[in-house]
Amino acid sequence: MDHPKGLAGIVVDETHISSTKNERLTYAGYSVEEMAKAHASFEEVVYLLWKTHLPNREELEDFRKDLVSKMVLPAETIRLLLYIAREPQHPMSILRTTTSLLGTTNDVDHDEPPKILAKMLTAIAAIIRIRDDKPFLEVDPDLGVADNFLYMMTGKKPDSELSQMFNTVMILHADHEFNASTFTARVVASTFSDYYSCLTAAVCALKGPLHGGANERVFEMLMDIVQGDQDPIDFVKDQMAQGRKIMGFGHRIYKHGDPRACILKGIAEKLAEETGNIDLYNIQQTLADYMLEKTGLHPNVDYYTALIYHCLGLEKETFTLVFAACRTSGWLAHVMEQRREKTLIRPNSEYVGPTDRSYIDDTCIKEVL
Ligand SMILES: CC(=O)SCCNC(=O)CCNC(=O)[C@H](O)C(C)(C)COP(=O)(O)OP(=O)(O)OC[C@H]1O[C@@H](n2cnc3c(N)ncnc32)[C@H](O)[C@@H]1OP(=O)(O)O
Ligand SMILES: O=C([O-])CC(=O)C(=O)O
Repeated sequence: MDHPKGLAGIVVDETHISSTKNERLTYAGYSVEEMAKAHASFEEVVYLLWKTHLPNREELEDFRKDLVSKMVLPAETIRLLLYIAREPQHPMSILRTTTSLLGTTNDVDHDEPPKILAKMLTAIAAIIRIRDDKPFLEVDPDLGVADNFLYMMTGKKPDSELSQMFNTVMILHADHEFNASTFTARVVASTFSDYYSCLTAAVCALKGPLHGGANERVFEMLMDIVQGDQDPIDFVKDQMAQGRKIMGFGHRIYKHGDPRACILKGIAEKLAEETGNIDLYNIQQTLADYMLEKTGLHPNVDYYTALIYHCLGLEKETFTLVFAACRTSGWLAHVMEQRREKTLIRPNSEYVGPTDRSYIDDTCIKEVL
C-alpha cells in the first residue's frame, strides 16, 4: 500500500485555531492579511488563538497588562540563564535547554499559559542579549508585549512605525495549524505531559532547516553571494545542480505562494531602505524572480524575515529564536486544545521488513544456547 510521505495531505484531526484551507491563512476564521493590514497587535492575536474569539477593549488591555507583568523572570532563572546562554552551542540548542529549565524553576502556577508565554519571550530576549555581551533589560510596563520583546532584544524602544511592523511580523508567525513543531507539541500534549515538555519538543522540531531553521540559512546564502562576489542566479543554479534545496523557498501547503511572504516582503523592503540594506533586498528579489520562473517555487515565511531580523540588528544565529518566540503562542493554543481532547496520538505504521526469521538459527551466540 502506498502511504503519502511525511503525512502530506493527511488530515489527522480537527482544530478551531487556524486554517490554511485553499492556501488562505486564517486564525479562528479571521484572515491574517486583514489583521496585518488593520495593524492587529500581537496580544490581540494571542487572545484570539487561545480563546477563538476577539477580546473587547477592556479584556485586551487586561490581557496585555497581565502578559507584560508576567514577563519578569525570577532572579534564579536569570542567574541560570547567564550561565547557560554563554555556552558555545547554537542559540536554538540553548533555547531547547532554557525551555526545559523554565519548567523546572521553583515558580508557582507554572502550568499557566500567559506566564509560560511571557517567560519564554523574556528568556529568548535574554539569551540574545547575553550572547551579545549586553546587559539584561527589564520589562517596561508601558510598552506592549511585542514592543517589550523587541526592546529587550535590541535595547531600543521602537517608534510607532517599527512597532506596527514588528507586531505584524509576530502575528504572521503566531500559528500555522498542524506544522511540524506544532504537531510535535500536540503529540507530547496528547500523553498529558506538561506544557514545558510540549514546548521543549516543539523547539527541537522548529530548529531544523526544513522548518524554522530556514531563516538563518537564507541569510547565510545572501552572505555567501555577497562575500563571494557571486552572481545570485549563478549561485542558486550551482546549488540546485548539486542537488541542494534553496532555503526560504517552497512550502508543504502553499504551492501558489505563502500569503505571509507578500506582507513580509513589504516590511523587509522598508527596513532595508532605512538601514542601508537595499542591496540585500535586491538580491532577494532577483532570486525570488528566478526561482519562480525556473522552478515555480515561491518564497515562504522564512525568506524575507531573514532580512528583517538582520535590519533589526540581530545575528543570524538568533533568527529562529525570534520565530520560536512568536510561535510559542500558537504552540500553547494547540497544547490547550489537545489537552481538552483527551485522546492519545498514536498512529500505525506498516511493517515492511523481513518476517518469520528464526533467532535461534541466526544468533551469533548460538553455541552458548
Ligand atoms: C516555517 C516553515 O517551516 S516554511 C519552510 C521552511 N523550509 C525551507 O525553506 C527549506 C526549503 N524548502 C523545502 O525543503 C521544501 O519546500 C519544504 C520541506 C518546505 C516543503 O517540502 P514538501 O512539501 O515536502 O515538498 P518537496 O520537498 O517534496 O518538494 C517538491 C519538489 O520541489 C523541490 N523543492 C522544494 N523546495 C525546494 C527548494 N527550496 N529548493 C529547491 N527545490 C525545492 C523538491 O526537491 C521536489 O522536487 P522533486 O519533485 O523533483 O523531488
Ligand atoms: O506549516 C508549515 O509546514 C511550516 C510552518 O510552520 C509555517 O509555514 O509557518
